[in-house]
Amino acid sequence: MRAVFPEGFLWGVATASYQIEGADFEDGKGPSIWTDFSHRPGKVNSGDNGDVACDHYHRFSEDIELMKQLGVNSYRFSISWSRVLPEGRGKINRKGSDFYNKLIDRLLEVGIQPMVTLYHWDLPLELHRKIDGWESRDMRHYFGDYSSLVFSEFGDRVKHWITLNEPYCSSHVSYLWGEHAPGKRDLKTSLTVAHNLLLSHGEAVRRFREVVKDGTIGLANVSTFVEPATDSKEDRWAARIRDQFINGWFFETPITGEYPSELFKRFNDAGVQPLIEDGDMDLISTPFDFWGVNYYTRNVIRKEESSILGSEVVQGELAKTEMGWEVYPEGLEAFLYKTFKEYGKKPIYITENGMACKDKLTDGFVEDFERVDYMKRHFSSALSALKAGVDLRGFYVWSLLDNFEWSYGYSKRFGLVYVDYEKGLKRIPKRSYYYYRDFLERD
Ligand SMILES: OC[C@@H]1[C@@H](O)[C@H](O)[C@@H](O)c2[nH]c(CCc3ccccc3)c[n+]21
Repeated sequence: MRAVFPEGFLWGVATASYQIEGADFEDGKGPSIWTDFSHRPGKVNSGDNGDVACDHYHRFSEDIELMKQLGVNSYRFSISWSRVLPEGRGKINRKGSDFYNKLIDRLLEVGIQPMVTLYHWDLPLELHRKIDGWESRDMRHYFGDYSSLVFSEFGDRVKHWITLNEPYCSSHVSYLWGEHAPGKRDLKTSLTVAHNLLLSHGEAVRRFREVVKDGTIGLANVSTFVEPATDSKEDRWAARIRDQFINGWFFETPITGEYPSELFKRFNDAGVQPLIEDGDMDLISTPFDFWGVNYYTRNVIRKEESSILGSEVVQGELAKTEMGWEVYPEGLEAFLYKTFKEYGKKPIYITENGMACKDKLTDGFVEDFERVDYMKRHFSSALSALKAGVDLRGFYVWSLLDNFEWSYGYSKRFGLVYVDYEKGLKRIPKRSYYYYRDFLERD
C-alpha cells in the first residue's frame, strides 16, 4: 500500500528523550521534573523511573541499525533540555550536545531524516524550582534561549522541528489531573501553564526564523476525535465544548490568536481564565509551518453539568487497547480532515500513532497481531484522508521501542521492538516490526 502514498512521504518511528535515553545523571546532564517526579513514592507504577530506561544514550547505534533494517526514512525524537543545559539556562553541556550530534550524524549517514521535538515534557528541574517552571511567564524567554541554542547547534542538519509535544498534557495532565510531573491539581494554574506553553511555542518559532532559513517548524498536539454519546442537543453541545478543551485550545488558538470563545467564556465566568497581556496572542499566533497530529483514539462525551467542562467521558463500546483507549481508525481520517479544513490548511504529519498491547515473549518472539491490525487500519485511514485532499506529509509510529510510559512506568508496551527489561534490555523485533518493514519495502 506504501506505493499509493506521495513521493517523499516520511515514514518513521517516534520516541522521546526521558522515555528511552536513561543516563539521567551521566555526562553532566541535569535532573528534569520527571527525574524528581518518578522518584517520588506512588507517582509511577511499581516505582519505575527513567534513570536507565532503554539505555538508548549508550545503545543509540544499535537502535539506529534497527531503524535502518526497518526501512524508515525518518525518525522523530526529542532533545532533553537538561542534557544540553543542565540548569535550563546558561552554559551548554558539551557532552550532552555531543550525544545529539553523534545521533544526528549517524541517522543522516544511513539516510534517515531527523524530526526533532524541542520539548517532550522533561523540563529542567532547576527552572521548576527557581522560577516555578511553566507557571512563570518568563519561561518563554528561557525556552526561546534554549531553542536558539539547539537551532544553532543542530539546525544545519535537522530541517524538521517541533516546538512542543502535546501542550495539553504538559498543562492539564500535569497541573489539573496531576498524573504527570509536577503533579499539581488546579484548573486556573493549568490554564496559566497552557498559556505560557503557547507563548513559548510562539517565541521558539520566532527564534527559528532567525537561525534556520531552510527548515520547517510545527506544533504536535494531542489529537483525540471527540464524539457525542447521543444525538441529543445537550450531548452535542457537551462534545463541542470538550473538543475545544482537548483540541481547539491548542489547534485553534495558535492560528486565530484567540482562545475558543465558548469555552473561554465558561472559564472567564468561573474566574479561572489565563491572564492575557498585550502582545500575548500575537506571539502565540506566530505563523508556523505544519501540524503534528498525535492520534490514538476517540473520546465519547456526555453532558454532565457538575464539571466546569459540562461533560464527562463515557466508555465507548469498541475494542480497547491496554491503555483502555478504543481502537477507532475512522477517527483519524475525520480528525485529519477537520484539522486541515478548520486549522489553517497547513501540511500535517501524523507525529504519533500506535497502541499498547499485552505483549508476551513466547519462545523468544512476540506475535502482536493486534498491533499489526491497528497499524493496517490506521495506515488505510491516513490514505483515505490523503485521497480526500488532506496535505498529509508523513506518519510516525509510536514507538520504535517499548519504553517508559510515564505514570504507567514499564507496564505498558507500545514498541515495534520488545525490550526485555529482565535480560539486559535486549531488543527483540515483534511481528509488527516485520509487518512495517514489509510494508515499507513493498513498492
Ligand atoms: O501513551 C503513548 C504516548 C506517550 O508515550 C507519548 O510520550 C505521548 O506523546 C503520548 N500522547 C498520547 C495521547 C495521550 C492522550 C490520549 C487521550 C486523551 C489525552 C491524552 C499518547 N502518547
